[in-house]
Amino acid sequence: MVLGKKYLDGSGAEEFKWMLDELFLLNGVLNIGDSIPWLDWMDLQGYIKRMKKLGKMFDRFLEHVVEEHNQRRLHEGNSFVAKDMVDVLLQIADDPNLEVELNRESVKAFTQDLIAGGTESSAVTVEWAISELLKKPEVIAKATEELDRVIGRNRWVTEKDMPHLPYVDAIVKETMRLHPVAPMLVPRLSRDDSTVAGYDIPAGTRVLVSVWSIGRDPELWDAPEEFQPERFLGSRIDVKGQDYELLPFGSGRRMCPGYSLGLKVIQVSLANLLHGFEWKLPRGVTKEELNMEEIFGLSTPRKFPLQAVVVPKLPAHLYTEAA
Ligand code: HEM
Repeated sequence: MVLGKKYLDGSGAEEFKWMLDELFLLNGVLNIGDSIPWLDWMDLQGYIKRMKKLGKMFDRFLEHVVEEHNQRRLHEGNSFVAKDMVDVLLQIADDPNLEVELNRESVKAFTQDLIAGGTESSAVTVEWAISELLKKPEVIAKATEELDRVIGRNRWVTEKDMPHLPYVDAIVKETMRLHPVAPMLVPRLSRDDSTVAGYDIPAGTRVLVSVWSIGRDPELWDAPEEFQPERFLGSRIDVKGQDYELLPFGSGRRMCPGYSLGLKVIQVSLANLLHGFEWKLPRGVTKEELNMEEIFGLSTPRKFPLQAVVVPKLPAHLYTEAA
């Protein structure tokens, strides 16, 4: 959707995955020099050096992307039709009457935002969902019952089916409660002096909202550490930024602009992974042994990638058609 084609295969894809992981990690770390400015020049943790290296790598990739897109526009002249987000951004950048100018750097920055926001987030959430389910076979059984009843075993799940799959929807919400992709949201700066829950917050304070802690707060949730999708069945709580107990996409003006797309991608991918395959842990690993440690950065992926065994359970032709 963003770039219009697959830019990276093989080792390039590995490197790109590394770049995204590094981007998320470095965006979430606490850099000592930010809090104690006179120590900044020493770059004690080495984060600034890593960020500069990463910035150069991303820029090389994005320059290549923008260049290719510009070439197509030049080549196709008046018959050019925008096919992807980079095309659209470059077209907008051409407009001389924009209130806020969009230059090449901004196009590259937006593109990086869209790639980062649109890939890691959904993948991390689906990986956590499957991890939680592998620890709770009874939840997989309930989801399977719902999918068999509503979809049947002769087709894949589509976006239109989602309103009829409340249990799968509850699994997604429960996963986002325990494993919000952005545990501290994006930092805010308070505009005015204010008081929140008895704490004075002067104007200009950098404010972090820990949705990770809110999602596990025993005052808000019964058995907060337990993975229980049932808590969302018949509940009014949603992920759209209105219910402050559950804010996986943030809230307000800077809420995730991709939430509707991201939510659909997660719901439909998870539903199909559960519908199309039986899921098991590798031989010799018990559900109690499955490691659930997370890396705490701008996002919270699994510390150790999930390893699982899948067995297809739908008619064989559906898999070849899907491919
Ligand atoms: C699937 C799951 C996704 C999750 C859980 C997620 C989560 C978030 C969160 C928590 C924020 C910060 C909101 C705040 O601080 O209030 C955010 C911002 C953002 N997201 Fe997402 N996101 C997802 C998908 C996407 C997709 C698909 C895109 C784009 C295609 C996207 C693009 C962005 C952008 C550009 C921002 C920055 C917005 C700003 O600062 O104004 N996200 N996202």
